[in-house]
Amino acid sequence: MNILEASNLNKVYPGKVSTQALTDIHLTIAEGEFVGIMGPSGSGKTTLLNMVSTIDTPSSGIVKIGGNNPYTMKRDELAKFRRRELGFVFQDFNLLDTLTVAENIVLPLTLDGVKLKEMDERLKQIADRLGISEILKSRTYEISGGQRQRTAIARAVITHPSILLADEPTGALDSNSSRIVMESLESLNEHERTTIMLVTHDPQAASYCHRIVFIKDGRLAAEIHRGESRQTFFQKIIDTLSFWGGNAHELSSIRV
Ligand SMILES: Nc1ncnc2c1ncn2[C@@H]1O[C@H](COP(=O)(O)OP(=O)(O)OP(=O)(O)O)[C@@H](O)[C@H]1O
Repeated sequence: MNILEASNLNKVYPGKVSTQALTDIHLTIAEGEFVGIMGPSGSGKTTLLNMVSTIDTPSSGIVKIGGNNPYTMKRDELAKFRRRELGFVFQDFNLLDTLTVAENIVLPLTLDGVKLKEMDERLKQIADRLGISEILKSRTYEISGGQRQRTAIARAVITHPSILLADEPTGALDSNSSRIVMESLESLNEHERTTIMLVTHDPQAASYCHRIVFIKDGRLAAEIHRGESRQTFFQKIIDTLSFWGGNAHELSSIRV
């Protein structure tokens, strides 16, 4: 089953000089897939993520998540849909400093009126999976960047969303913390079948994905799939990215 279906997606930012940020994007993500989006600065990655996350509206085209078109929903319905079906992770964690790690993680469940016992069960399960059980009582300023990001990931998935949307989740982390965060996402994908869409500049982080879609000038330009070895995939990502520094015609010679 496809969790995400985006078809004929176009986005034009109006202005004195209008910008065509996305052109005729077709992208599907199946249930349980872990998909990376890469491309040069300004290529349209965030715009695409914003269309999928319903933060911004496409100029034309259709986005369906779990078969539902969020752009036809009324405001209240859309707010509920986003809270239940979409999980968000950002570069800068967005945690509340006045709350403990545990309180941050269960926050979306308190908004939905979930019973205390079920909240505790879900909290324990997700904290175990992400390796943060020992820090549940800590405040967010007492823990490391990698632990903060894992807390943010736990909060994003505790509602069991249809898709987890991650925008540069390792952008503020050192390489060791990045690795731990990516291993956590990989573990969620493998063991909980969490569907993930990850926007990243970082080839090392991207190498944890199953498939990477490259965008250039607002168009889908290439797609590569991971085989058995993450190291080989990493090299394939570097090779693909290295073409992007050259002229557009060089892209046509990428065989992936
Ligand atoms: N709100 C906006 N108004 C006008 N133009 C915009 C807006 N947001 C993005 N753009 C333009 O749309 C294009 C795509 O931008 P976008 O932020 O999606 O790229 P990106 O690939 O995410 O870049 P980066 O890697 O630097 O974050 C760029 O030309 C950008 O200048």
